[in-house]
Amino acid sequence: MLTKKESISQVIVTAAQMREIEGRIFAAGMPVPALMEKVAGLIASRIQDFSSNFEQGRQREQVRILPPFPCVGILVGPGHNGGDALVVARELHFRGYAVWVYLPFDKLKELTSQHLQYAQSIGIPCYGEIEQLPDCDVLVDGLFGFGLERTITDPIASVINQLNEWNKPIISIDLPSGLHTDTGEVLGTAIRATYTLCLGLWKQGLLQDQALDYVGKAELIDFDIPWADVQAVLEDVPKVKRITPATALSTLPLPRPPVTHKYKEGHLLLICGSRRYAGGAILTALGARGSGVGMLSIAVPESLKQLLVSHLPEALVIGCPETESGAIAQLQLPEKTELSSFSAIACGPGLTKDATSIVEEVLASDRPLVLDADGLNILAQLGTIPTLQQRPAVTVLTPHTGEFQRLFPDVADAKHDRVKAVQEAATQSGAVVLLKGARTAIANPQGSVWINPESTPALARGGSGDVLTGLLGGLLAQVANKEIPVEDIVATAAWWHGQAGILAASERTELGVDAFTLSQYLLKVIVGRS
Ligand SMILES: NC(=O)C1=CN([C@@H]2O[C@H](COP(=O)(O)OP(=O)(O)OC[C@H]3O[C@@H](n4cnc5c(N)ncnc54)[C@H](O)[C@@H]3O)[C@@H](O)[C@H]2O)[C@@H](O)CC1
Ligand SMILES: Nc1ncnc2c1ncn2[C@@H]1O[C@H](COP(=O)(O)OP(=O)(O)O)[C@@H](O)[C@H]1O
Ligand SMILES: [K+]
Repeated sequence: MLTKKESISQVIVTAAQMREIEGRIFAAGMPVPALMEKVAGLIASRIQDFSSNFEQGRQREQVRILPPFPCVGILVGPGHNGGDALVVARELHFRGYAVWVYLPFDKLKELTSQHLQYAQSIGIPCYGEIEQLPDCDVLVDGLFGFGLERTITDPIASVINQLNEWNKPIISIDLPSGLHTDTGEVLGTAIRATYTLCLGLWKQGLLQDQALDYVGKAELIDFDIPWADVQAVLEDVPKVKRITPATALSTLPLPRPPVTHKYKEGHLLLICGSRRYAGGAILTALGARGSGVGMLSIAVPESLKQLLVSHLPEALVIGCPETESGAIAQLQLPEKTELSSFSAIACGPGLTKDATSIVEEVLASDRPLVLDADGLNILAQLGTIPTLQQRPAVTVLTPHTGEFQRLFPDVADAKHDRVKAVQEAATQSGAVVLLKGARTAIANPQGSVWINPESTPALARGGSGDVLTGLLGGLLAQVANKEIPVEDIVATAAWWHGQAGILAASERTELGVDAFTLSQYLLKVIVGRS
């Protein structure tokens, strides 16, 4: 059972949904100015944290990015994002900070206008020209929040570009001004934030790959939105959720029942590798090993058998007849073994496109199936995506953006709105689709989406994806008979993989996370946490 705080931290909303949720709070009697005071007070305190020394006993992570009592430049827009910024200016002023306001708009929303008037009355200097702003230690960006509705043009666009060039730390309120709240697209230009303090609920745009260069480090400022209002607004729409440690850890097949045996803990069949791509098979198998799966069988071309045995002595390695090019020509399973004897199948890494008949065979099986890499390329060539709907078991497709575009050429650009793209692909194919990227997104055919909110560019390295395929296959095999939604298992695999990358990078730098090393860090992620 998740706490309310954990539930809130999972929710991802669009601008329209956020507006509706806020609307309910105001309709219930919460005065708009009171909420602005509350929210901006929390932001001011957080900014104070950034410039104060570590205080013992504080629960929150302390991030010292500023000198004590820095000079703060506050960028104020015409709407309530600007209103928040003015309240922050006032609070920091009273707490002893030197504060300057830059406000390049004549027409302001009423509440914002009132806060401006008061800020001026207490002696906070307010300027309309960026050149008038003195040299500040930090900028607070309250130009636009989720109310930005059109492309930013000059003169504001030039000002934003200029501010970015100053290379000062920038703390954005709600989201970096200029980003589309839902897609994360840059609308003309955008503030490059060092830190984004997202208000109330996570905005979808902050979790889209194209926004990441602008978002910096992001955190949620929880201002006690009633859970009933969130539920009321999101009730009938497919949910878009952030994967959190609590949800990921809760789907792990732990603890094991005391009385069990290896086949009860899942039997995964991996089908991978070719003479040309031998390493991919090893990495996939190491990912599967990391999942803790009870029994691992690996079908590879005959010429790779010894290699695999030497790396994974615990696995049952099946050497298969091979084509002239060194791909698997035919699945030659041991006697009395059929595809239906396995709990799950993962197929694809390193196969080459010559293994077409193998992919056809696994697609015709009745087992949960993960297709990756060449498995996906062959599926795209076969043109049989529509038949996935008829498979008696779940199919999981794990494309990167290039494979995604080959598989789903008619789905709108996967670079533009990855959430929408992965939703459409899953609905169209009837498969669970995992779209790889900096913020991997997973959708089920009903349109529900999980986004992995943390990862590391250390994973942008050949072979990382193979480790994920093995890990995912192994997890699927272990929970095949349990009533856990498949997309939840897929999300757990993505989270686990990303966390292993983060942990490895923290100990070895972003250059030290080769795929083999990554596989060795899987276990460290869960030790002591589950
Ligand atoms: N009610 C409150 O006090 C609360 C305020 N919040 C803050 O309010 C923000 C949303 O406020 P608003 O709805 O007022 O929206 P914004 O402050 O994000 O911006 C809307 C204003 O910008 C103008 N605008 C939009 N696009 C423009 C463009 N391209 N060029 C020039 N002007 C443009 C609009 O005409 C409008 O005046 C949130 O992001 C958050 O910061 C909430 O987070 C918390 C509750
Ligand atoms: N910039 C990044 N930030 C976080 N994760 C990334 C980044 N780039 C790639 N990854 C992750 O690394 C993995 C790469 O997989 P893939 O593209 O299939 O590579 P390969 O086929 O070489 O194994 C995916 O899980 C992806 O999400
Ligand atoms: K902002």
